[in-house]
Amino acid sequence: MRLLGDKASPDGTAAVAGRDLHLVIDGHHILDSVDIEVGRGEFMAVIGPNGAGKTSLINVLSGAARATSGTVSLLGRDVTGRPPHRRARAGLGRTFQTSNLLLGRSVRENARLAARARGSGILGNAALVSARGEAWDRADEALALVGLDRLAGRPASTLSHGDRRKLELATVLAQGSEVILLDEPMAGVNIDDVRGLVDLVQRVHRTQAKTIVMIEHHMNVVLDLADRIAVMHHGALVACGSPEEIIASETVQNVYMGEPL
Ligand SMILES: Nc1ncnc2c1ncn2[C@@H]1O[C@H](COP(=O)(O)OP(=O)(O)OP(=O)(O)O)[C@@H](O)[C@H]1O
Repeated sequence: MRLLGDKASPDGTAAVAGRDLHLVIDGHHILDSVDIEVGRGEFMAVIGPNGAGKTSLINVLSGAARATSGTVSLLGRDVTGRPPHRRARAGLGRTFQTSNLLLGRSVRENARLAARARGSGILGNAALVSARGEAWDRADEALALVGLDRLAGRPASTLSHGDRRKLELATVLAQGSEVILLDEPMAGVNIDDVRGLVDLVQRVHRTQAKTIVMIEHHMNVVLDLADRIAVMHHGALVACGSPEEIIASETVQNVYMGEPL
């Protein structure tokens, strides 16, 4: 199994990496010795059958779940013991399978709150005003990038499902995250809107120089976007390689038991 991406940075530090990750809950091995390393600027898709452990892996990488053992590093720093908000400050953003938008707040407020969440420690008044201005600029830029600037004043609750997914992406961009974990960003999106969302994620990856790790069930989406694909099964990472390698892999065919990928 190949672990290191061609796009690992010249100094050898990965954007995000998990080493020998185990997650055991009530005696169940949810993650079983997972090694994963995503190079800077790389687009990694994580696939696998329902219950394979994909979200659990993202949870451990983002800090939402604490690994039973193993380590997590982010942009060259060990963040294993750090809670999610400190990993966010260190440059890691994520979206959730179930939206965590503040539906009663406007589109703009959602982006601005996310932009300020990254925080800058203890600041004086002048620095606070300047930091707030920068955060608001980042929020406006993120909304423009995902095409929601014209809807900025509307309550998030009035957005279509596809636009809510775009706003979730904008909140992560507004945080200025270098590494973005996306948990099924196309889930529940109308088939007509999927193409636009795929194009948007691709644009974000290419123009913003982000590292993206994306859980996704739609194989056509994965093949369109991913530099590499990691395949999970029963809590283990059973294959990792280029789309061509994964499609040709007998191990992967066995995981899906003959179902078309
Ligand atoms: N907090 C928890 N307590 C107990 N079991 C859990 C917990 N979190 C996850 N699991 C179990 O771990 C396994 C992996 O779950 P996980 O959500 O990571 O899988 P997944 O690959 O993301 O699945 P899906 O594609 O259906 O979202 C499942 O059997 C799930 O029931």
